Amino acid sequence: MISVSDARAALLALVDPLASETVPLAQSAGRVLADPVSARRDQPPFSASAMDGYAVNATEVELHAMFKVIGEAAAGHGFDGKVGAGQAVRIFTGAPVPEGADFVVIQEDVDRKGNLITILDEPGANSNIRPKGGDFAIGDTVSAPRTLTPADVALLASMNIAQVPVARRPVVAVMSTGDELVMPGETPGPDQIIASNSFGLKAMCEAAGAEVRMLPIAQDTVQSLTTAFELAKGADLVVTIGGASVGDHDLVGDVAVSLGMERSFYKVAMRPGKPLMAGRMGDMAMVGLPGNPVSSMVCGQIFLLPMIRKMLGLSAEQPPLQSARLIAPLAKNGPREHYMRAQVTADGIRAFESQDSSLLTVLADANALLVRPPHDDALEAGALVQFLPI
Ligand SMILES: Nc1nc2c(c(=O)[nH]1)N[C@H]1C(S)=C(S)[C@@H](COP(=O)(O)OP(=O)(O)OC[C@H]3O[C@@H](n4cnc5c(N)ncnc54)[C@H](O)[C@@H]3O)O[C@H]1N2
Ligand code: MOO
Repeated sequence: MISVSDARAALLALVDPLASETVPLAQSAGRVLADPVSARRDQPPFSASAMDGYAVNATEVELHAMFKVIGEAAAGHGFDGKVGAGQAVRIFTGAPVPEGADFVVIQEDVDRKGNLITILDEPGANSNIRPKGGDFAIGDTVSAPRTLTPADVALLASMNIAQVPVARRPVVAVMSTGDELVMPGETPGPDQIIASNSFGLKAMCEAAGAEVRMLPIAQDTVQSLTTAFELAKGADLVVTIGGASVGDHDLVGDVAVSLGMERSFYKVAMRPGKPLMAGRMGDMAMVGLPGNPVSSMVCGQIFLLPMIRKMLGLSAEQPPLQSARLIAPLAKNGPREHYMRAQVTADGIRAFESQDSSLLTVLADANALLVRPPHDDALEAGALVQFLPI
């Protein structure tokens, strides 16, 4: 059995960053920017008014000063002429500030009679002008890699980037295995249950930026597993669920090896998740997850997500663990690193009473995995422990 950190390193060695592709801006949200992109223009491209009011020369601005309005500048329609002494141009938010003006008196501070305005309120020191290039200048870059947020997409649009270079989404083929499984919506036989792990893992991998192909459920036979592996071809990563342990019907490892899988490791000193296996199958990485629902989801979190991040060109480092104080004591830990389902609140952290790896209700209520090192001593309430938010 290898340690969790050795397993993670071995898994990361099975995948490489993928090539990039170009997508239309409108489809770029959530994708990983593959290369830095540079602004194609200044924003604003001209000195622009930040307010509705009157553009004048700043040296003439004082209480009771009067100006003659000689024209209008609106957003999209600037004023062609020049603002001279004693003159003002009616201006609206977003309009280019005309030549000769360097101050906008907001209209609330002005009394207008015909073409004459008088400043009646103290206009203050703010010129109400956004300088050319004040947001960004031509050539300014958005750094990569980064997962594009809605704000990033707006910024790229403003920079006039219509096509965006992004990392190709890793294709993950997910295969549930086991004669006991049927799909949600089907009618299970008396000895059957509903496949759940594949759906949880699909959601998890997609949220991390992967494209998931759900394979048909494979029966516990060499023939059925072989067919399912055939269907996985072309994926970057094939993930099997179940059939990983030592029972007579746990055939996944043997079938994968017979199909050419070069095994990287089998079994990790981790709870849940001990019977994890991994290797390479031709162009694909292969990860065999244990079937217990919580085991497969915890392994997905700890192992699949870093692999997906590496393929996307992102940092595959596990985010640093956080610390919290125990609300209730914990018994001594065994020889495996334990990822206990737990709930963190303002009062501290509490591990759930039952840590059975079949309990999806407990996982759904958890917002943290409390991480305990192998052989950790029993801990009193108040002890500081580490956790991973989920
Ligand atoms: N003698 C031993 N028995 C077991 C050991 C061991 O070391 N010695 N390890 C246990 C541990 S730990 C785990 S974890 C499980 C993992 O076994 P498998 O990967 O072979 O998983 P299965 O036996 O196929 O399934 C276990 C459990 O999970 C259910 N399952 C499987 N796939 C799905 C799915 N897609 N959706 C929902 N539920 C699923 C399955 O019905 C079983 O109940 O082995 C222990 N045994
Ligand atoms: O390691 Mo198993 O994954 O405890 O349930």
